[in-house]
Amino acid sequence: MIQNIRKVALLGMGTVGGGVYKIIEKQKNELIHKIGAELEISKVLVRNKGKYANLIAPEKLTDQWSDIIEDDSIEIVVEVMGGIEPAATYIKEALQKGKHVVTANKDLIAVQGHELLELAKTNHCDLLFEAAVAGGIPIIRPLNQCLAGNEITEVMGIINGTTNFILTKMSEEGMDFAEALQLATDLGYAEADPTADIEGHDAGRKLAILASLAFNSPVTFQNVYTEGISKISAKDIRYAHELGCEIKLLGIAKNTEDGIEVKVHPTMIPQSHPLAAVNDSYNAVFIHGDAVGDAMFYGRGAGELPTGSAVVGDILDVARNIQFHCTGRIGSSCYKNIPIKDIKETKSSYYVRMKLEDRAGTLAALAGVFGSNNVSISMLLQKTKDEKTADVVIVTYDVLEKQFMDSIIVISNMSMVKEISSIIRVYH
Ligand SMILES: NC(=O)C1=CN([C@@H]2O[C@H](COP(=O)(O)OP(=O)(O)OC[C@H]3O[C@@H](n4cnc5c(N)ncnc54)[C@H](OP(=O)(O)O)[C@@H]3O)[C@@H](O)[C@H]2O)C=CC1
Ligand SMILES: N[C@@H](CC=O)C(=O)O
Ligand code: NA
Repeated sequence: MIQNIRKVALLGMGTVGGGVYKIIEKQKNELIHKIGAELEISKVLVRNKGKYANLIAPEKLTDQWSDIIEDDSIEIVVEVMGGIEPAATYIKEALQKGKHVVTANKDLIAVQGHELLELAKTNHCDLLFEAAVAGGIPIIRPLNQCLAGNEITEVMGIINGTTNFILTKMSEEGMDFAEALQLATDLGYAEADPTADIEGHDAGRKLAILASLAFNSPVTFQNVYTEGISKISAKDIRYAHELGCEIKLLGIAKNTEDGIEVKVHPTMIPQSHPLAAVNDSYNAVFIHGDAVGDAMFYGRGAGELPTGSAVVGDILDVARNIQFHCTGRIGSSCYKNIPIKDIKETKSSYYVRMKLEDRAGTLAALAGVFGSNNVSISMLLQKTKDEKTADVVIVTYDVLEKQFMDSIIVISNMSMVKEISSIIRVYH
């Protein structure tokens, strides 16, 4: 007779919820050996029950939160609905009633994570969110546990599968942006509103979570500079290849002696760098710690089963903690309060593509403006476009954002400059 049955409520049965359901069903006979108990999904909360009638037994399916919060036999609530509300309210009520929570909701954790973790600890509950960052890749547990003995100074990588998929299709197959986005959406990678992916906001939320855990200091989504990929053109991808680079949407967090830098933006990466080969929905996260040195985590950052894998891993962790009476061990690890640097105070190398009047003195005038702002040019490419104008690409050495942008303001007002077509930071 099975003595231990851990009852789970699943909030949401979409891409991720469906993956969780499939994995638990498939692992049914293994779980008793893995966690010393049986796992039962006893309730599934959705908005539109009709949509799931042929997927979930009617007695499990509900559109009423009260069916879950008032059921004391349910010990673990798995939130995979998305959005801030009602997810935040449901999670708080669950924790206050002593129910443990697993979530994939980076929108919520990126703005209320510290408060929710403190609430979980007060109620001796687990609040786990491995799936919230980099999907199926274990990165939260390594930061919270495996690498806790390190002073981590940098976390950077590709942490959005949708945009990585789009850039890969554009770069390798010449696919246009809209077609690649539609494909990513059909594959279940994109957020409910794909603008979050495209404009870098999803990666920004994940980077805020990573930076908070890595540097033990609160970083919220509002602190992160975000720039998306909607302005990246096929021409930029072509010029990047000529420069021996790939264009990727990178999240970069650094703990420097004068504060934390957190920024998400399209980046030109040398094709020799491991991140240049991270394609499709794959993610990769680099960590630098004083003891471990460089470590890289790689895997699928989005999708039904890869994300479901991370959620189920958390559920099994909670089930073990319940079994061995050690829940609520890990609250918020943000015991510092490090200042966040403004993007203007950060340094980068810049690729800038301009359309110029093709006449004598133009390049000298440009070089003069950069020189007067101490912006040193490392490379210049000129592609004649027609008899009057030319495409000119300039790559700078590392320089303060403020110095570079001051130059761009002057250049954009010069008569021989017809257009500043794109600016992309370059990672060395
Ligand atoms: N897709 C991915 O690859 C990844 C997603 N995530 C995160 O996982 C979460 C879920 O994403 P995903 O599965 O793609 O989203 P989907 O849109 O595919 O699914 C959302 C599910 O939640 C249900 N739902 C939404 N709002 C409510 C509500 N107010 N009450 C009850 N049910 C509700 C929906 O029900 P109905 O259909 O009836 O409206 C649907 O079943 C999000 O936080 C997302 O950011 C994290 C990592 C990867
Ligand atoms: N939309 C997200 C889903 C996983 O977090 C992404 O594309 O990475
Ligand atoms: Na993860």
